[in-house]
Amino acid sequence: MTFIDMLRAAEARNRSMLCVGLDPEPSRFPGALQGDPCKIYDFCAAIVDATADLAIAFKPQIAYFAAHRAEDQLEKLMAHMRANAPQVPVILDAKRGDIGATAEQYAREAFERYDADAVTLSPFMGWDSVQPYLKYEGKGAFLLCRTSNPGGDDLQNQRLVDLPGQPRLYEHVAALAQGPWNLNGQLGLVVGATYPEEIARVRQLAPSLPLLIPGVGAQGGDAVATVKAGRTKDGLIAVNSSRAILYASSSADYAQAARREAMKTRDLLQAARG
Ligand SMILES: O=C(O)c1cc(=O)[nH]c(=O)n1[C@@H]1O[C@H](COP(=O)(O)O)[C@@H](O)[C@H]1O
Repeated sequence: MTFIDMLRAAEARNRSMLCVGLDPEPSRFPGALQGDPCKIYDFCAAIVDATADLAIAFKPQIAYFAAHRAEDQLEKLMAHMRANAPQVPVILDAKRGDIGATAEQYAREAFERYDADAVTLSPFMGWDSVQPYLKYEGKGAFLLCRTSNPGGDDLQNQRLVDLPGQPRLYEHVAALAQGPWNLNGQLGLVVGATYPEEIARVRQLAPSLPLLIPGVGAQGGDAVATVKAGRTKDGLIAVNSSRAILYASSSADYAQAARREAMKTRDLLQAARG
């Protein structure tokens, strides 16, 4: 089963377009876990168990593990997700981007060490920096396109005056990913929920690519506008929320509170489909 098949199956099974983001920050952990980086696995595994029937995908952010020397806990968490939520694909959020030889090592890290189903990539270094990931049959790769942060404007919104029609940089990335770069049919794009108009534009340029859409919840993105702009008959979306779910409660009931928040967001997204 390819990554995109897995996404489609998880969307149908869990009736969900919600991607649960796993960005564990020990200082925000509840009760007895508070401040303890050794509890990253325990915290995340409880969130996974509480939301596995509500999610189209999980998205662990690698920096939150690496910063605490907790890569071993990320490996354990990946194995936990495989064993306990095999129906939910895992997107490793690593935002890698480097020359081909180094990208081969990053691809190996994502797909062999961590056994992720997909990875996030920066396309800034061009085609040869993306290609090594495509050699892994069936694995997905989401290219940053129009990111959720205000500074995304600085480069992504600039026009490329040497190209016909003078597209903006993010439009060019979308066209490349839909067309010549998509050799294995497993590319997707990252577009922020904070910019629904740009989601609609990306959809025009990339009608069939899956979109990873972070920015609802803590960043205040518009969930309803996101679905209306991004979900089409052929185009899947995975709308990510991390902090709003993970830290819905700072007490011992955090996993139940995360479940309630995930269900609320899942239902809001589903209702917007009409
Ligand atoms: O690639 C990403 O996941 C990403 C792209 C983007 O444009 N904006 C963005 O916030 N993200 C990630 O999505 C998550 C958002 O977290 P919350 O704002 O807590 O929901 C973080 O892990 C970010 O690193």
